[in-house]
Amino acid sequence: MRLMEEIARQKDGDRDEEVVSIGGGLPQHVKVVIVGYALTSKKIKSFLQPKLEGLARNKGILFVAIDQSRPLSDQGPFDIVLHKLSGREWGQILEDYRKMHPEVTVLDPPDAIQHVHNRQYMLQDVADLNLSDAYGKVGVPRQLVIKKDPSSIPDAVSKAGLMLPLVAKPLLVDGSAKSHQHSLAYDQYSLQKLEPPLVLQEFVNHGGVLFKVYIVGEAIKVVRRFSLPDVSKRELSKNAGVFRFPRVSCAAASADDADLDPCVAELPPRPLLERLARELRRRLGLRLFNLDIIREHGTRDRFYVIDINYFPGYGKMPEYEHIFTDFLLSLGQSKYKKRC
Ligand SMILES: O=P(O)(O)O[C@@H]1[C@@H](OP(=O)(O)O)[C@H](OP(=O)(O)O)[C@H](O)[C@H](OP(=O)(O)O)[C@H]1OP(=O)(O)O
Ligand SMILES: Nc1ncnc2c1ncn2[C@@H]1O[C@H](COP(=O)(O)OP(=O)(O)O)[C@@H](O)[C@H]1O
Ligand SMILES: [Mg+2]
Ligand SMILES: [Mg+2]
Repeated sequence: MRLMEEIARQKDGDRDEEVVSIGGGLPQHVKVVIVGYALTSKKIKSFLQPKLEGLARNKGILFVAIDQSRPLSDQGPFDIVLHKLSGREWGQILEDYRKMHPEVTVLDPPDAIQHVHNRQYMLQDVADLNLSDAYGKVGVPRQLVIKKDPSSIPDAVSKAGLMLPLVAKPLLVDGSAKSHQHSLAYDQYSLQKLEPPLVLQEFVNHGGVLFKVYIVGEAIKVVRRFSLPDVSKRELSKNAGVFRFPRVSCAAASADDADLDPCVAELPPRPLLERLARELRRRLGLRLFNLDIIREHGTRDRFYVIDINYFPGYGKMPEYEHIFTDFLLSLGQSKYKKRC
């Protein structure tokens, strides 16, 4: 704590060549990057692990908890603000802070985050991008938004020409467990049992494996996770009803070491992901997010983005400590460059 206070005090003066003693070792000449964070206790536990904090300290990055009971401008000064908290009030506090402190990098802007918290808009940029090149094609499943009146759903579904089965997802992603409670609907009449507001999305067979594409600034990391199994035509014709399904693609369902059909397991081509990530970073205005991507079963290069998450569970991303600290440093450095 002393170290933080000392650095924060020094930040008022010229801090381009601060002398800090790290881990009790010899003083090193480093440019210290102060990262204020406002995260839930769950996120602090999964993200701010001792290994990350230790590595960060060695690279001259300090994480400082933001005290939500005090004005943000009275704290710091910060170089970077890292946040994931829900609520309009907090979003407004950050917006005001961003206006007053353009020199601080707020990761990420609240309005850009809000955009991916609504499944009606979340995938729009992927659809607009309509990415197709020699490495493959990336689209989004067809979907329909139902705001109210569940009795209107069967008609709305047939008018829109959506094919069964359908995945029903709560419209808003607000950090609650409820916003991840989805259902799989085998027949359109049972959809009346669902509670709007929701999104109905065509289920795409993908061999039971999905790819989590983590993005941290310019860096990309892909892992495999188990997902819902395919639904055959036979199964579809034999079953009716809507079935709730729990979170299938959590970390416990890592499929990286499983013995999988190579056609299903093969990661999406790197150049395709790089193009997709670059475009989405720009269009979404986000630097910290992940994409859930599936490959249509039976194809080699037909991909669908089904979900985008802001500041996901990076603690489960291999080598996240190095990737994240390098990213924070690069932000700090580009700021110094701008100043010179
Ligand atoms: O809890 P975790 O570590 O599984 O992380 C969740 C993410 O899991 P993932 O990293 O994709 O495996 C999770 O991703 P999915 O939606 O499950 O694909 C969300 O990002 C979730 O945040 P929120 O509830 O949508 O605000 C994330 O929850 P928070 O940690 O941000 O609360
Ligand atoms: N259109 C779809 N086709 C096939 N499977 C899907 C589709 N949408 C979602 N899923 C499955 O449901 C899971 C949860 O859906 P997702 O959109 O990722 O919501 P969440 O934000 O709760 O993670 C996915 O990880 C995947 O296993
Ligand atoms: Mg998901
Ligand atoms: Mg999600």
